[in-house]
Amino acid sequence: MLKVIEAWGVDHMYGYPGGSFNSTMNALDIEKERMRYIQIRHEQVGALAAAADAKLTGKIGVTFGSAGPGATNLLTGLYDAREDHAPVLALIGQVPHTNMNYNYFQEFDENPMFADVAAYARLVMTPESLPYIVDKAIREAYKHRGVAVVVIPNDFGYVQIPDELYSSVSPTDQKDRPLPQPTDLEVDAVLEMVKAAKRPVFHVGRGIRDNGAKLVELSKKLQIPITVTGQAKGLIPDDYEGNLGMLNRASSKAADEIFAVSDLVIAIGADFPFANAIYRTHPFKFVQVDVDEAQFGRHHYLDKGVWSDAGDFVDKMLVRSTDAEPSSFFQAAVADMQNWQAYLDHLLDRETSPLEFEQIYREINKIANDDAIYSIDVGDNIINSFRYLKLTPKNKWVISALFASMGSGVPGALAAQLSFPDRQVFHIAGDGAFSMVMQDLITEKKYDLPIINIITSNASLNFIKSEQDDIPMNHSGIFIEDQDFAMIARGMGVEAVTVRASSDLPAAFAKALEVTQAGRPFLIDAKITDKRGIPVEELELKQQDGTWVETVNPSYNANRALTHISSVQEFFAEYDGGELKSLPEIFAEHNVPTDK
Ligand SMILES: CC(=O)OP(=O)(O)O
Repeated sequence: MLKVIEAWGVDHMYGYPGGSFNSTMNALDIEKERMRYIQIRHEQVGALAAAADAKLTGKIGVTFGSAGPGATNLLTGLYDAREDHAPVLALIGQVPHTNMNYNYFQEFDENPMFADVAAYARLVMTPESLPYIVDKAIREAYKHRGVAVVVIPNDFGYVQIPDELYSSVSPTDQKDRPLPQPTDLEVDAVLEMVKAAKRPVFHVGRGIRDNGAKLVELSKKLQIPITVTGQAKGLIPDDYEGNLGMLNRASSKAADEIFAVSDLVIAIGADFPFANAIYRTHPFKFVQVDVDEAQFGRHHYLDKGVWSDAGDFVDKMLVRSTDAEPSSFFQAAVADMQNWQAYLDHLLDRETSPLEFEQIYREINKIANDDAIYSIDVGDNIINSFRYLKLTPKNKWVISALFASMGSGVPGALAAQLSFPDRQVFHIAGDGAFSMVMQDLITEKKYDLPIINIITSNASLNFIKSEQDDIPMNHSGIFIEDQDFAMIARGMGVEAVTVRASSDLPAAFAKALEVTQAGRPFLIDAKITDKRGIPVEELELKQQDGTWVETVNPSYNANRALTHISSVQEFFAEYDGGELKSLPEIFAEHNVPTDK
């Protein structure tokens, strides 16, 4: 079985031993020169790390757990893999087959539990079939870009079977999966819709893969601004003027505003989890380009569906289109983004004591190598990283995007550093998320993984606090005890500092560089305030008497006893955004026609 897994190019797997997995532990010891066993301290971390391996490399990640709790602990990570379409193989221990179905210690019928999360889940019935079943499981995980589970009765791992390498080579292994192609007719129809539109916008997902440069060319050629889903962050260079960034809560002001006034949205390879809330409330025409024919119509009713690979669609659009006239709408979108970027830069440039979160990003951007990898845990750090991390297609980053599992940051960083040992790895997590997996800081130490861990610690589940503010309701259950994470790290043998003011950051990051360049992990416990970043999703744009009017969502005021916000200018000022301009102002400056 291990030789089959090795033949698929896997060189490490994550897990924690248990009695029912000892035969495979024995095999791992025999194979230790070729297969590195990474001893994590909780199976959830192993499963999340395997998922992160797959997200970062495109290759299958492998994890294991023993029978009973070892198996159930894997589930969160396996769901994370399924939701983010990451191929993962989970090996599950089972009691010896002679004890199965007797309610033996730690025994339970494991397959039903995995039936939902796994595209393929099998109990091995004979020792001889084990290599084949594992090979088949890997094929199924790749085919479905999901989870495959193989349950192995412990005694089978001690049986001698013929010592012949199970052949993993098949005609499909070296080929890319054929992808659906757009037709000339489909592309011409989309180009007609673009011509008829006044305010077209691209919404692009990770389906664009490495075709970001081509999309930039198309955006310039057709004068269409680009908005992206979270997972496409970095695939289009952040410094392209027409890249407005993300929609919704994690968004830039420009992306939310421009999307809100669009009359044609062309979604390309975009699996947008908030579509039902965000898309459906806007009355635009909608083109969806997707490789998955089952996704059409999920986001919005379709004016045009194009079953196609994203890159091939962009290629054909480039070939069959002519240059559009310079567009005042496009220029206004660019100006809106520049105004937003200037606001972010202004916040980055301040010095703060007590520390606020922006200055941490300023320091990261300063010391990060241009091919650094980021593992970002769930919470405010996702919004802040999307807004403040400067990324290019050379960088890599990993999050628990759709399952949004708190505690994915440490496992993501382990995966990043193990899969890319020569690259700089940052791990950014809130205190709530980190404390769910912090035992595995010791795994960074055990394997000398030089990860820069940054814990943004404010004794608050701040992402949820903002949600409670917006509902509105009293704060409930969101304040957590402050902890001395630097001391905890030192207790695990990881060097660490605590930072309380922005003036402490340069020295802390210099120390982080010194320690990690010497091959050891480092932790910065950054005690930040519970300040909220500007919630631009509270802005609303409406057509009124032939012009655009921008207001703040009335429910924004509901939880405020004293400071009622009555205008967008007051709203901007509340977040130190005195220089921010409303979209109607920017439209006026660029003479954007206001008619529908
Ligand atoms: C989930 C959550 O609220 O995390 P954070 O405090 O890091 O925003």
